[in-house]
Amino acid sequence: MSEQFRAGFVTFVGRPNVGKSTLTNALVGEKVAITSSKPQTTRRAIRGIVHRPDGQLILVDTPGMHRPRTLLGERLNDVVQSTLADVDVMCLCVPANEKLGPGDRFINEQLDQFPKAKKVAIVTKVDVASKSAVAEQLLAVSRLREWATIIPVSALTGVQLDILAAELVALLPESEPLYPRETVTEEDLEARIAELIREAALEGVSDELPHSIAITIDDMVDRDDKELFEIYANLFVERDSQKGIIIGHKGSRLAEVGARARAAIEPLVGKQVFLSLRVKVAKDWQRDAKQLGRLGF
Ligand SMILES: Nc1nc2c(ncn2[C@@H]2O[C@H](COP(=O)(O)OP(=O)(O)OP(=O)(O)O)[C@@H](O)[C@H]2O)c(=O)[nH]1
Repeated sequence: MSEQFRAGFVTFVGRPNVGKSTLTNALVGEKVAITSSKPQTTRRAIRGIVHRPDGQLILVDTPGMHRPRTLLGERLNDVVQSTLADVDVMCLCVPANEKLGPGDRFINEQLDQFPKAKKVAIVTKVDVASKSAVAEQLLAVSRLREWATIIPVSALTGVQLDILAAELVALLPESEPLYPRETVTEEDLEARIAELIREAALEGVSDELPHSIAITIDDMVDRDDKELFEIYANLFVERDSQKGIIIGHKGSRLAEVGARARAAIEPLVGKQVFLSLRVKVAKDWQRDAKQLGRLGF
């Protein structure tokens, strides 16, 4: 009776403050939810991956969708369209303790633009509403459209989270796991980011300085106050001449390296990346044991 494994992309939409982030974190079970491999498909912000025996939920971000005010009167732009075009399940989150309003209806209507995605309604924060208020909200939500399912949850107390995950998996297509199973630690993330910066730096010049580059990360800051992930990194070369190659005419090449590295790192951390990249010369670092230690080898 081996059930088929299912995997796919799920997104939570809804007004600000309805509990999307809290729900994501509660489902994923880790604050920083990151994957260790590059997404195979389009670049999109992955908020986290829920690994279950029966399937894999890849929670993706929905740029713009949760800011109805900036979108009112406009159509969703092309970027948002293409980001969301192949999402398998879209979940509209509405809190149990607030009446449905124009913001909720607006976002609900946006979902019409994605006819292929299955639509799920999630009534959040049931811990702060009475049973009858929850029932009333479920009824109100059911009138918005034909939902694949409607599920009341509390991310705070964990009520119904397992049922939500199971129901979402059931709505996904049969598929092999799309991402490796392992959970990713901060150290793994740092190593992965250093590697991506190295790849970006070597692109186009790998013949000239194949093994002469080392990357160290001084600091990584996941800003709570901004949608920004800050990375402070050093790029070590062995000789002054190599420093020139990396930096390029008036810094043009270094700017390209930074842009390439950021583009590669952003899907990994699911946020916009600020990258400070300082080029330094560590003379003959490959031959110097003390230097090697400092460079993390
Ligand atoms: N009581 C209760 N509070 C919750 C629950 N989920 C989220 N909250 C609270 O609701 C507030 C908003 O939660 P977020 O997860 O940041 O909401 P969001 O929808 O991601 O908000 P934006 O990032 O602004 O779009 C926070 O203060 C949470 O602690 C819940 O299940 N129960």
